[in-house]
Amino acid sequence: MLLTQTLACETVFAVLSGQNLTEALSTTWRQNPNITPQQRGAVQDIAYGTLRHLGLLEALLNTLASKPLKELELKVLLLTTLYQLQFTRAGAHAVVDHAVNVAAKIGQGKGKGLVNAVLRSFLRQKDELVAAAQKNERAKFNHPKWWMTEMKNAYPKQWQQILQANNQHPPMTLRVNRRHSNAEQYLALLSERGIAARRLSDFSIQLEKAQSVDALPHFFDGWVSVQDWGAQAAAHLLDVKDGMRVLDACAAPGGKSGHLLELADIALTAIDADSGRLKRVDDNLARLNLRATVMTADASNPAAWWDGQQFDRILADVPCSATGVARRHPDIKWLRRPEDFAEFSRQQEKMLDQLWPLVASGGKLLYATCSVFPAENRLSAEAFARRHPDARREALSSEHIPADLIDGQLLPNSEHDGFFYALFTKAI
Ligand SMILES: C[S@@+](CC[C@H](N)C(=O)[O-])C[C@H]1O[C@@H](n2cnc3c(N)ncnc32)[C@H](O)[C@@H]1O
Repeated sequence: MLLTQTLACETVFAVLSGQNLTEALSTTWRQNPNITPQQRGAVQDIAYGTLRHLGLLEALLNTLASKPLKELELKVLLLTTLYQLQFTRAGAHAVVDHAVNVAAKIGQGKGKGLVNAVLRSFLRQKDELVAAAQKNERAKFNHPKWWMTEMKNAYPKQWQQILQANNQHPPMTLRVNRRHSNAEQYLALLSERGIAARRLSDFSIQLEKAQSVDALPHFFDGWVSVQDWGAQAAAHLLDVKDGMRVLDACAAPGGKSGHLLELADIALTAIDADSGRLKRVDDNLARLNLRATVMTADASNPAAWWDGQQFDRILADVPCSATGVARRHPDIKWLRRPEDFAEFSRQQEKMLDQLWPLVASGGKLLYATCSVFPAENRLSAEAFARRHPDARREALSSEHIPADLIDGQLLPNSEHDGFFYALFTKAI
């Protein structure tokens, strides 16, 4: 337990100093190659959990400490320990003793008494303190104030549901490869292995509990892929047919490239600006036994790589704020800044404008984000339509996608993450 608590502290410290959680965890794993899978799981749980509930934990700490803590290390130690005391079954006394021992090593041990006092005081009046803290919206919903204000303005009826969904553990969803089976047949295979799951659509299954992919029948033969149901909508909406030329303009790690290739025999070009991430497209397609032309390229500069032949379909799954998948990356809630949105919109606008000439007459471009902020989604799509009179925005429909897709926006809930889609057809 000592090691896992220490590593979790280091990871959360890195995030609160500005690093994203995925990178912070990679550093932790690289520097500690000998930890067991159980220890890894425990570090992940504390790091994710602390960031998921950071608003509440900070409010508790503010009440318990008589003055704001200057040492970030000490603050992180208390936040991660409060997380364990409030949300896990770890033995309270062992957790507190360890925190006090760690405090002895921070800043010449000056905070040791404070850590001891704060944690024991929390244990004495836990329920009252949590109830009082939750009167504050930041603590109750665990999001920064500016994010909550945006959600209230954009979704006056659903904002609470969105924020609450962001604080849940994400569902694990499978996309069934229709070249091998369908949801019903694959559910039978899961059931034989004692894995509880339910059907979301003809080719989509939600597992009751997250599983290692090693446990999934025929996973390594490409029968299923792990992909959120909301993300699965992209390939269905693009409506690819045999023989089409298709561009996946922001392809890595290849979730949607694989899906497009499962749906029809297409000539797919999959590009991404990040060559490291692009390697994962190759790995994914190899597992699915599917082929594409995969290359490192900048979607906002086709002049550097395009051969001049237009595409029937383009998927522009652009870089975005990822605010629709905050429950998978709880660090996003605390690392994003309101000013980031203007930069994402500018980048997306440039990419869409540069890609549009590559669409053949009568062809389609799907603009996709995993964001719930209208600045990137609805407003960007409307601005794109105004700039391109030859682009007709299509109604979105498919029997395979979540029924709550409204005006292109999916809000996160127990079945899927938050996504936005806008489909444009080029005039003939
Ligand atoms: C949302 S992710 C794509 C996810 C992918 N479509 C999937 O389903 O697995 C966005 C991707 O855009 C890539 N990207 C960012 N800027 C780019 C650019 N200028 N040209 C091409 N790809 C870019 C990022 O490297 C990242 O992999």
